[in-house]
Amino acid sequence: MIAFHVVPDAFTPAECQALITAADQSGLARDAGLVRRERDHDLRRADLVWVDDLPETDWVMNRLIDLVRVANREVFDFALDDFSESPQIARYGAERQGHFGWHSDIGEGTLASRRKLTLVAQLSDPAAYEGGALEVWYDSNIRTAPLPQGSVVLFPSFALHRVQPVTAGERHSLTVWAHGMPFR
Ligand SMILES: O=C(O)CCC(=O)C(=O)O
Ligand SMILES: [Fe+2]
Repeated sequence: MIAFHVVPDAFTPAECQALITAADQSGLARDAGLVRRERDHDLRRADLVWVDDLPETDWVMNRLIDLVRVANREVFDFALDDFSESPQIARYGAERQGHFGWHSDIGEGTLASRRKLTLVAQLSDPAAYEGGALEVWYDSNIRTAPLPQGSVVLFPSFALHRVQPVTAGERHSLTVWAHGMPFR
């Protein structure tokens, strides 16, 4: 089924904090605004770290696989094959109004065309930032992801979604995609 599915408390606050610290201290963050060799900052302003580049994060992928497996069995029933891309940790900072405009996660590339299910975890305590709401629009309603630290939302990767500008503090999120044969 096509849905916007919430899993509260998918990660503990301590796990979220550990991931934020690991990403921030890795020195690996790069600017996410890269679109067609230009940095399209109107679409996205965020810093990105690939979880696969961080040490000792096997537990993260195992947790994400479990979350996707259960949600897909109970809700979506999509034909999923694998996780072809590393999960990513994004940081949206108020210093440049970090945001991500309306977009679908399905694109033309060999990986992006196989994205079917998107999972986003709220890594930050909502007290750490203002703005930064994740909104998902796949039918006539726009739904907002719950804010609690460690909560997770899953939605079809074709659904339009955006992250509102962060106006104070910083918001971290963890995103992973499950892949399969392109929709047909
Ligand atoms: O950070 C978020 O809440 C959403 C991230 C996202 O949409 C993406 O990476 O494609
Ligand atoms: Fe997205």
